[in-house]
Amino acid sequence: MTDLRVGLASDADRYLATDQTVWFAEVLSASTEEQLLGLPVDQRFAVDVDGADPATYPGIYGVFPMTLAIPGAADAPRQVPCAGLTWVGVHPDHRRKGILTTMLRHHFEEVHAAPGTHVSALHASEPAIYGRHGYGLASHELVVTLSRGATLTAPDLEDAAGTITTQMATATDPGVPARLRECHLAVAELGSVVGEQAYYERVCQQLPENLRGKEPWRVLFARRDGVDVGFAAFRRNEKWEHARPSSTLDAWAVVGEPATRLALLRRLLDFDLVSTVKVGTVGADDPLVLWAGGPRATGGIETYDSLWIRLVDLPEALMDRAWSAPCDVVVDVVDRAAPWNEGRWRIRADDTGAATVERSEADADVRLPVAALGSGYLGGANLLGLARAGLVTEQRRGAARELWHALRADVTPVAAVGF
Ligand SMILES: CC(=O)SCCNC(=O)CCNC(=O)[C@H](O)C(C)(C)COP(=O)(O)OP(=O)(O)OC[C@H]1O[C@@H](n2cnc3c(N)ncnc32)[C@H](O)[C@@H]1OP(=O)(O)O
Repeated sequence: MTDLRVGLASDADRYLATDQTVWFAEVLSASTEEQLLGLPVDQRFAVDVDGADPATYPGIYGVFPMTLAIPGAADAPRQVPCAGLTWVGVHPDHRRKGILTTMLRHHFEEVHAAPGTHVSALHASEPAIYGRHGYGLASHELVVTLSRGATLTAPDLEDAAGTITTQMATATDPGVPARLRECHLAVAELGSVVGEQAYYERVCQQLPENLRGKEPWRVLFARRDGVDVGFAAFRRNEKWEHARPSSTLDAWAVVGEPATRLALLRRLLDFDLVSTVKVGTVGADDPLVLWAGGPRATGGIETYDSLWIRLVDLPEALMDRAWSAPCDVVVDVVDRAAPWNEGRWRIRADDTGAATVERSEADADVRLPVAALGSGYLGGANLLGLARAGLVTEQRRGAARELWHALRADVTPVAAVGF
């Protein structure tokens, strides 16, 4: 297609109508701007084509400005800006004509031009879509089911967990979005994404159709010395079976350092009238499974892909993060969607955790798709494993191992909240 035009979506109603056509969910009664809450006006993009239906765009996408916690010095994550790609949709009449490809190229060019933002990240609706566009799977999410009253054992955290009190609020209570954001930013662990204030306003928004027959979303704040140090967002689904209470409690995310999470989870496991607790956005190596006594001690664990990361400005993104070990490796990067990244780069990390990444004419040690560096960016996805799987080509023996030892983090990235 030659006449695709990508630019700001000037018509918010048309933008929303496109999303409704693509996702075929119930049409909500809230105003357009209420439904677009959190998506800045200058981050709503659309594709137009001559002769397209004026009520819908052929394609749309949006960006939540976010903060991503990446490996930092001394194991403390470093927070960097990140473009949170979202609201991607192509009208059914226009699919498989290259509109997504065009929109992503536009997105990469926008991020490339934005000073300070070097990575894009997303949650994928379907796992087959984004790898070909340079996104690599950087973290996993578990959904863990537990029975009410399940015992969580963590002897060395008892004292710290004992200093936490919990306080229940409703998501629409005044001030809750600001408290969520401030707390999330303060305790963000490796792999966390933290949105702007409007993102939390969106999370706390309770539209009538989403509430039908359901409890409003609640927030359990964890407090120590009068300060918020964590939170869990949850709601209970009322159910009775054989005259016995058998409600389920769904926790969207449990945020805080481990002792805080322990205190929050214990409270979630102790709600009256609830029989089953389902905790989402649990990291692949979250202590919850250890506290419960291992996978079979839970009521079940589901595993999903969490955050997909795309290095848009490869050298800047790689130099932003801290490195775990020295390395001197020339990578030959395949990146057709962001051609400024394509080719050979020499990555030299020293024992202080700093790295330089420069263009190189030297023979490549490792040839890889840019998505492999996105996967390894948080230090979670094993680059050596990717080489063993045939997804990365080692051209100097030992180079994939050297690069992986420098990229890896001591802790597995947490799962990222949905956006
Ligand atoms: C971050 C987010 O917002 S995730 C939400 C993504 N949106 C959705 O899932 C909504 C429903 N789906 C859609 O709107 C569309 O089908 C999209 C956005 C997934 C794809 O848009 P299209 O314009 O059809 O994609 P495009 O024509 O650019 O295809 C690019 C390539 O990806 C492939 N592809 C596209 N969608 C899929 C898919 N769902 N599964 C596997 N392959 C896919 C195409 O076959 C094509 O392959 P090719 O280059 O080998 O020919």
